[in-house]
Order: sequence, then C-alpha cells, then structure tokens
Amino acid sequence: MTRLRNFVEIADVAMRYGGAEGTLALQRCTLSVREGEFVAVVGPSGCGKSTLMRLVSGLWPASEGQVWVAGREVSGPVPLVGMAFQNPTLLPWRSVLDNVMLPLEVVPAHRSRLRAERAAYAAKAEALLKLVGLEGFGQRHPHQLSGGMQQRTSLCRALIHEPPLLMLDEPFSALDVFTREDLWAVLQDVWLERKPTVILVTHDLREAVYLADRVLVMSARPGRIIAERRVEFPRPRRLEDTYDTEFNAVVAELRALIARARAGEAPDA
Ligand SMILES: Nc1ncnc2c1ncn2[C@@H]1O[C@H](COP(=O)(O)OP(=O)(O)OP(=O)(O)O)[C@@H](O)[C@H]1O
Repeated sequence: MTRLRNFVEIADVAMRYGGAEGTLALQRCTLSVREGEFVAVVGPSGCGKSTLMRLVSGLWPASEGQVWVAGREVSGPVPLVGMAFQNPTLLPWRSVLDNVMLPLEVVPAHRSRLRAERAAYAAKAEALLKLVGLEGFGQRHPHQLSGGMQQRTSLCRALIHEPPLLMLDEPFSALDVFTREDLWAVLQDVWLERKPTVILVTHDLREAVYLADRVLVMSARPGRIIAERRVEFPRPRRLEDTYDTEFNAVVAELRALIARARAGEAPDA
C-alpha cells in the first residue's frame, strides 16, 4: 500500500517495550514531516524521542499505529535513511575514510556501483571530510581522533549516500560548545544545498531553533506531540542570531512548554 502526502507520517503510534507489562514509551503519537523540511523534536528526558527515531528508521516495529516514510509503510529498516547518534559508533578497525564509506557498502543502490567507482566515491568522502574540517584525516583510525572529530566523521557517514531522510539523535550533545556550533553551521549548509528531510532530536533548544523549520514538543512519557512551534527566521541563519531577542523569545517559549510537559500539563490546559 502506498500513500504520499508527507515524507514522514506517524499515525497514532504506541510503543511498549518488554511485553504487556513493559514500559509504555509512546502513546497516541502523531506527527508528519514534509519532504525537505527540517524538524527538531524536543521534550522531557525519557519521553520517547529516541524511540520515535527507531520507529521511523524501521529499527523497531511500533506496537500500535502506523509509520510511513516516502509513501511506504515502514516494516523493516528504511534504506533511504542516514543516521547519526550521540555516540559516534565508528568501527575501530576501519580508517576514517572507510568508516565514512560504510553506508555505500550497505545500501544496495550504491553497493553495486562501489567496486567500479570506488575512486569517485572516495573523492566524495574526502570532500565531506573537508567540509567538516577533517581534511587529511581519512587514513587515521578512530582511536587517533578526539571525540569531536569522531562525531564529525559520523556526520559524514550519515551524509555520504545522500540520503533523502536524515535522522539525527542528539548528534552534537557530547561535544564542546564551539565544536557543536561549528557542526550546526555545517549541517545547515548541507541542508540548504541538498534539502534532505531532517528529524533532529535534541535537548539543546538553541540548537533546535537555529536549525529547524519547525520544533515539535513531546509530552512526558508516554510521549506524544503536544505542541509545535514554527521557526521562520531567514536562512542562512548565523550564530550571532542566536543571541537576538526574538530568537531567545522562541527559545523561552519552548522552554516553558517543556517545563509544563515535565509537570504533566498539556499546553492548552
Ligand atoms: N530497549 C529498551 N527496552 C526497554 N525500555 C526501553 C528501551 N529503550 C528505551 N526504553 C524506555 O523507554 C522510555 C523512552 O526512552 P527513549 O530512549 O526513547 O527516551 P528519550 O526521550 O530519547 O530519552 P532521553 O531524553 O533521556 O535521551 C524510557 O523509559 C526508557 O527507559
């Protein structure tokens, strides 16, 4: 069955871990994301944000409800997704370049061309490494990189196959503030250039407002979307914009929504 209205659609989803008596992570969770839209998801700790990401990526099946990506109901790992997480999870025995190229060996459309066009793909990986400030590090191994450099590598790995959907689960949260802000700018550039659909989970409201077209706020667990805030600041956004009064008013609004969600209040209560 196919249906293409939004690029991602989650309809009335529930997710319970560990059987009938287990943890109810999500309940009555509904959201949609348009093709090419950049959406950030924020909410109280443990409200089910990572669970939502797993369902959209097809890494876990929903207990109830439906998840659609690119017009198809998700029933297993979604191949057109690029993912990056808080923990970069690089393969320690592979060079930085070979880590970046890993998705090309996994995604069928690229796998068949990789052998013939390896040099071209390697050049593309090098170009991405340059974009994130890792020029010349392709032959190093992960243990020779700092945490921030590993996270940059993981971002390149998420982008190498030019996935139409990017799922980013707190990819910058373990980084120092300067590296984090550098990578916001890199991510914004990539998004402006290629316009993938992006879902970014973050605890950092400045990050959410700087990067997203729309910020979705989740309730406390069991998580569902309880509010959304459009962010209409012009692009490209600049880091200095994040200190503007208007920008900070949006951040404060989101902070208040999350505080109410943590206290178990609905936003319109
Ligand atoms: N594999 C699992 N098995 C059992 N329970 C799980 C599993 N993964 C998550 N949970 C539970 O589901 C709930 C939601 O977890 P999830 O990681 O999705 O929340 P989160 O919003 O991403 O959390 P955080 O803000 O701390 O990153 C939590 O209560 C968590 O303990």
